[in-house]
Parts: sequence; C-alpha cells; structure tokens
Amino acid sequence: MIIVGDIGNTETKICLVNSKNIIIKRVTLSTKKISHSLLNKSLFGLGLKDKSINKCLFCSVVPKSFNKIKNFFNKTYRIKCHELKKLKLNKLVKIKVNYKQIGSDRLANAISVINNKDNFIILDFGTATTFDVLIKNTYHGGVIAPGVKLSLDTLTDKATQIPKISLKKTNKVVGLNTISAVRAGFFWGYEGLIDNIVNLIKKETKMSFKIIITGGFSKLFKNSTKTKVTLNKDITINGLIRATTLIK
Ligand SMILES: Nc1ncnc2c1ncn2[C@@H]1O[C@H](COP(=O)(O)OP(=O)(O)O)[C@@H](O)[C@H]1O
Ligand SMILES: CC(C)(COP(=O)(O)O)[C@@H](O)C(=O)NCCC(=O)O
Ligand SMILES: [K+]
Repeated sequence: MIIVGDIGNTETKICLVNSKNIIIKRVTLSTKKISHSLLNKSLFGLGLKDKSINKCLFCSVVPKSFNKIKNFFNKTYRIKCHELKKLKLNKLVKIKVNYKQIGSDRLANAISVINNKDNFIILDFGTATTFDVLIKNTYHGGVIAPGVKLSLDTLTDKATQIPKISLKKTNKVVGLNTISAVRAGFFWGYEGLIDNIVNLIKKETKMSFKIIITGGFSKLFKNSTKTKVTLNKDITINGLIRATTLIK
C-alpha cells in the first residue's frame, strides 16, 4: 500500500492506494486546520496501524502543513513522508522553469499526464487558477491567475452590498440584479480568461494542445469554454502515484 497527498492552500487531500494503484480511501482536510489531533481523528479510519505502507509521497505548497503531516506520520506510524520536489523528477519530466519556485502540485499534474507524445495545457482551478504547459517530455511553466473562490470571497467580503453568492453557469451577460451581475462577471470573466490564455499560449508556442481541467471549480467551466477540454479530477493524486516509482 502507498499513501499520497496533495497539500493545497485551501484543501489537503490524503489517499490510501493499493498495490494496483487504485485509490481505496480518501481524506480531505482544510489545510489551515491541520494539527496532530485533526490528523489523528481524520486518519484513524484508514486503519494504517494494521497496514504495511511502503511508500508515502506528498506534493505541498504549504511547507508548515507538510512538516506537521510529516512529523505526525513519523511519530504515529513510523512512516517516512517524501516531498515530490526532493525526488529525481528529471527521470520523468524535463523541467524548464525555476525549480526552487515552482509549485509541487503543478509538477505533480504534469507528471500525471506526460506521455512524451502529446502537448498539454493543464488548468487547475485551485486557490489560484493555474495554466501549465507540457510539450512532449518537457514542462515549460505557465500562468498563475487568481482562484475563482478566492476572488468571489474577496468581492463579497470587501463589497458591503454584495451578498455571499453561489456561482452558476449563466447564458445572459447583462445582469438585472446584483446576483445575476456577479454570476455573469465570474462566469463570463473566467470563461474569457480560459479561452484567452489558452489561445495566447498556442500563439506563443506555435503548438496545439490537449486541454485538461481539474480542481474545485472545474465542473463549472467544463462545457462552457470554446476550447474543448477534458475534466480529470484526480490528476494531482495520479501524478503522485506515478512519481512513487522514484522512491527506492
Ligand atoms: N466541488 C467544489 N465546488 C465548488 N468549490 C469547490 C469544490 N471543491 C473545492 N472547491 C473550492 O475551490 C477552491 C479550490 O479547491 P482545491 O482545488 O481543493 O484548492 P487547493 O488545491 O488550492 O487547496 C477552494 O477554495 C475550495 O473551497
Ligand atoms: C500556484 C499555487 C499557489 C497553486 O496552488 P493551489 O491553488 O493548489 O493551492 C502553487 O502551485 C504555488 O504556491 N506555487 C508556487 C509558485 C509557483 O508555482 O511559481
Ligand atoms: K491544486
């Protein structure tokens, strides 16, 4: 059995994976609430004490949370947790960006889909909205834009007369009330962001791409953009599973 986990700025996902690389248990935690007691309570159901875990790999963009998780696994289960960027990733993907700065989750996404034949743009609707460019066997970097929920929460927090709003797909652009105006702003705003950045990446690289979307709000945009996209909700976790082959 192996354990893989994605520590994002909002959510941390921890998965138990069997020898056939199938995810058999999932735990989702709020990253900022991670503590020894929360981990104890949330992971108890995985029954790790009776399982032989031979590999544990995380991608983390929140170092403090990763350290808490690493210490917890070591102390409670004597399991050594690896962080993705500490592995020899160049065996799986050529990385053309500032390696120290690049987010591990972005690399996990790239490792998940790389097949040395196709080109990919991976859109991850996380706390940030990221666009990552993979051309054959090389990761070329990408774009970081504000996340959907981050923007929505900030708007409703800062604008006194804008209430908390659930985002929905909308056909109309011109809103006749506050809620429809905000929904249009987000739906058509992000739809435009997606189509525009994808087209600019194609122009700049002179390449064509398969577009993959993932992360919290990907379902909302799956069928809305002019760009044809494929939804892959476990891309980060599957990238980690693939990368565990690098752990000896
Ligand atoms: N199914 C969902 N529907 C709507 N919002 C979601 C859903 N899942 C996650 N979110 C929100 O989308 C944002 C991104 O979630 P996630 O991709 O897990 O973030 P991260 O990877 O940055 O921690 C978070 O703010 C989260 O609250
Ligand atoms: C861009 C990100 C904030 C996305 O993280 P997430 O939305 O999944 O929390 C994360 O990948 C990150 O902190 N990256 C470091 C900066 C960089 O990638 O250049
Ligand atoms: K993410």
